[in-house]
Amino acid sequence: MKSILVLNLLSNKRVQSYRGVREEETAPAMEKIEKCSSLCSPVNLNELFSATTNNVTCKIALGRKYSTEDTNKFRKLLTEFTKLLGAPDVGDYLPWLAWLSHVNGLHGKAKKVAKELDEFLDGVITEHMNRHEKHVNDHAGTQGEDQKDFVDALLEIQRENTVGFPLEKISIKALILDIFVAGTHTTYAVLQWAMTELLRHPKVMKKLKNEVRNVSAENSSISEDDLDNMHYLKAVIKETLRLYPPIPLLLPTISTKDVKLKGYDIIKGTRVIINAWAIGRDPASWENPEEFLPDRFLDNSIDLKGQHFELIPFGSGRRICPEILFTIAINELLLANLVHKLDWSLPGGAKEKDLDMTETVGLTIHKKSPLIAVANRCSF
Ligand code: HEM
Repeated sequence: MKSILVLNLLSNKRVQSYRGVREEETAPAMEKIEKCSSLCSPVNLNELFSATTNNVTCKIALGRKYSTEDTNKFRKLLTEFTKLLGAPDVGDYLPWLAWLSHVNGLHGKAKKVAKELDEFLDGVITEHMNRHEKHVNDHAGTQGEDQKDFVDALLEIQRENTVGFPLEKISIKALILDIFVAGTHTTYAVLQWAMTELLRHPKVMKKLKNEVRNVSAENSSISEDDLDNMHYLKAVIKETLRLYPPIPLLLPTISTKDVKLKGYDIIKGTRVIINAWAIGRDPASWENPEEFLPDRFLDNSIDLKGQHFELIPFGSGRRICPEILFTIAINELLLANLVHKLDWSLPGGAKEKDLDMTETVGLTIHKKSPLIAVANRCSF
């Protein structure tokens, strides 16, 4: 299944080809902010980040954006779904207490969300099948690679049985959902925490603004070409991922054989949970681990590719996230554009220390209260 995803949606070539989508979707986000700024009204950055990352994923996976009403409904369902994925089901640990999830409402909620997501995904698949049929009936030949989105690619695999096993409709739905759950909430969590920490640390914000403005002083917006030279921006994103790995407990794995690890015996079949959050804050690896200090990444070679075990927000080894480049590109592009021509402050004269840092619970961790900030066009 992972190889289907990687080959059809997430290959390096494909990720490059999504550059246009990333830049296209950054523009309306910036227009929205400019509008709020001209009306002197604060911006709900949660809403903006969530909508933008969702729109990018919709375009690359489903081929188009949906109406605001449909998108909002889908985003709400995804939020519920990720909350449920991270909710502890006591029966997983104490099987004799599994009945508890029937009475505490967990199963009922899961069933309702699953049904609604299923209906939405059914609609998406039917729409793609109808479009393909029309294409064939119009004798327009096969769709070009660049016209195909992820769902088209999956339906083609299903029709032509190119993976050596039948790809059932239910698997196609699971793969589409996988992309949204894996990609949207994680990506927007990084943006949300990065902006929160920048607002709490004016000196870091200033240093980042100086870098972005120096690299691209002449242009009206930042393009992906500009990002290569923004080393401090990359450090800000790494530091955000160190303190706030969007999936703090990574994904559970099960050992396939008996292993001895640092003196511990892990027997075959043990469910292993890796706490990337605690690893990122371990005083044995990090100086002042609780502090937001992007400069720590300026002269070291620690990267995010799973080779440095003190920083593994994307996991490591065979199961590492296949989409590091894609997600970093969206994060860098949006963050750089946010500080390129705009100065940010908290509404109503609130101070940095007033920011509520409470976290949500769930598979991905977000800031519980929305991040609201005021943007002012800078005067240079
Ligand atoms: C900041 C953003 C992201 C973070 C922190 C993140 C993190 C992770 C982690 C921790 C895993 C599991 C690794 C393991 O088991 O050790 C994972 C897997 C995965 N991620 Fe990401 N991810 C992000 C963005 C994305 C995006 C944007 C996509 C796709 C559009 C994506 C697609 C996937 C997929 C398909 C897998 C499953 C791989 C498998 O089946 O083994 N991720 N990700």
